[in-house]
Amino acid sequence: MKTYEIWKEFLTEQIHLHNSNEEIKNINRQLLQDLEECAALENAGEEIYERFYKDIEFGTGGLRGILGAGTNRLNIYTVAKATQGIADYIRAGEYRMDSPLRQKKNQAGTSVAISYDSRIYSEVFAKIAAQVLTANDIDVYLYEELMPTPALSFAVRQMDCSMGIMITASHNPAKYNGYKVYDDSGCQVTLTAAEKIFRYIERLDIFTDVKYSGGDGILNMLGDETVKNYLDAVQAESTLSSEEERKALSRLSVVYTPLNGTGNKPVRAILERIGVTKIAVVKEQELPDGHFPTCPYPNPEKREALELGLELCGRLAREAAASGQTADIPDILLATDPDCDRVGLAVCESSGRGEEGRNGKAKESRPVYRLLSGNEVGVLLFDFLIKKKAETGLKKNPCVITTIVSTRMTAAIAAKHGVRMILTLTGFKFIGEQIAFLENENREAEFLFGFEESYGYLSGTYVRDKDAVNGSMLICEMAAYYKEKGLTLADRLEELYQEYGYFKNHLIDFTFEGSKGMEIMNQLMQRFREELPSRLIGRPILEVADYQKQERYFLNEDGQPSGSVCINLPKSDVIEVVLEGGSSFTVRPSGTEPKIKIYLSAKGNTAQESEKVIVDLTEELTKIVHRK
Ligand SMILES: O=P(O)(O)OC[C@H]1O[C@H](O)[C@H](O)[C@@H](O)[C@@H]1O
Repeated sequence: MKTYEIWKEFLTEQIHLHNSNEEIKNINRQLLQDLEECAALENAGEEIYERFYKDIEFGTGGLRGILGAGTNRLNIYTVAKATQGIADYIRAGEYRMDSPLRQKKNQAGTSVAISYDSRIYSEVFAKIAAQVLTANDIDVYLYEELMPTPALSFAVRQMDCSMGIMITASHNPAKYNGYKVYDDSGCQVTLTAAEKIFRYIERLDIFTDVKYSGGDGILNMLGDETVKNYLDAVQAESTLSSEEERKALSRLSVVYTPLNGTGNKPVRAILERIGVTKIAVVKEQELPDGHFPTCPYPNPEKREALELGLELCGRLAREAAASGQTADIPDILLATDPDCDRVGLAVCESSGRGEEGRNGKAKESRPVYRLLSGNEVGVLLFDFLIKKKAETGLKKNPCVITTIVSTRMTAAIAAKHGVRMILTLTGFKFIGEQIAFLENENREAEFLFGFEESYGYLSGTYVRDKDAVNGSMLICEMAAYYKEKGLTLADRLEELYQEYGYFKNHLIDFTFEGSKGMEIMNQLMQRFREELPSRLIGRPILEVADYQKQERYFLNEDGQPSGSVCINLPKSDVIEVVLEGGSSFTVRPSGTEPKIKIYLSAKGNTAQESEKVIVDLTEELTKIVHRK
């Protein structure tokens, strides 16, 4: 309650300051109003507690929180305080010690690149961050307009910056915003750096310890040239090797939605560059809008996010069929999230063009679009890149990097083609970090592909975070390549399943908001650690990996321990359970949303067999979660 009063007093003072600008005054008015409204609520005590019981924390993707007044909320003050912490961390030279790069950059001074997405207050937060940094004698490179997360990673590398900041809450709902922090390799800071930065931030007083003016830092704007360089770097990863392949792209029909985020310009630009000419954009979701009016949860993992895109596909397909222009029926739908690091995909399974399907039967006449999961797109792209880059000799000693919660099918494909596989904890930052380790050994050219199940893909080392501009380009090239062979991406996926087995994955998640939610999630993790039955879906549990203890335990069929091995990854609150037959599930609290996530994985000889395991596991695990 005390902190609440201090905030109210401070905000009131700020509103009456003579020299502050109108925009900031207005923001202060809104924050004050927010606090007053909160005090008028029936559950005021609880609301106020939620806002002030802790400082907003660093999770999987930096700071992420609900917009509003309070220390546990995202607002100009929590952003400024975080930035002051980062400035102190930089000025103490810590960023050099924590850099994953062995060959330290020889920078003349210190500098930070900043970008922001279309979210509410993103631009304001970016400017505040720039102001605090320059006040602390740190130069800033700020994009002139909103730009995707991968473009920020690119700017850090291109401008030789000490660090980077991206203002975004990625795919979270509109009420959220966030703050991703990058190291000098262009990768999101990993555990040690994140912890240290948090300590630098924690010791500051939010109102008295932040510098807003008086420093020598220079504010530089990043414009067309940097954007062009970024797009050149993306395009350098194109798989096109002949004029025919380029022509094939002009025959591909694409529907695209940037979901009111940052993707609109760069994704369209890259598709145009590689030769995609038939591209229809979902009008309602074309322009940046942080309220996401047609899509409250702009996450391409969710079907609702693709709904308008699917509607447009259906409409264009019907119009094309009716006018006899069946070549214009959309082949694929792409959807990028607000900061354009994730891309979702739906493919036309049966186009209504009246052609025969692969099995010789005539395809349905109504166009049907199928949503592919992040794992499915990941294995398709991995297989495609092997074909285009590894098998052609363009990539020597290739390596793929993926995470412990992503599909096990990657291992099967990698083994068959002699591709080295590196497994990391959840989060693309760990994939980016591995690329830096390759770079330290002058082996970054070996990096073929990195992906995670949460719709993140990257080929190329020009950035160190997932890149939906790169992903969109590769998906189009792959779709056009198979289209010329008479296959849809769904057909190609089926071929892969037939070759490697039906690996099916499914994610179930359970939301628990606020401080109480945190407690429940801790209890649930405890339950999965200590109270699992010896059998699930009628199969004995044969392995339990506790990543917090960095140990994998083996059990015999009677549930008795039969040995263990160490897990060679940093500690993490993750439990993985493997059943007889190889099906498994992994439980962890999300680091970006108030959720427990359970990743299910099954491998069967037929799609039905795997799907049954997924359905049965979903049912049993849901019961365990809901058990009182
Ligand atoms: O499961 P979470 O901790 O919420 O993280 C899910 C994903 O969130 C963001 O998109 C990160 O950039 C990813 O690297 C991460 O995998």
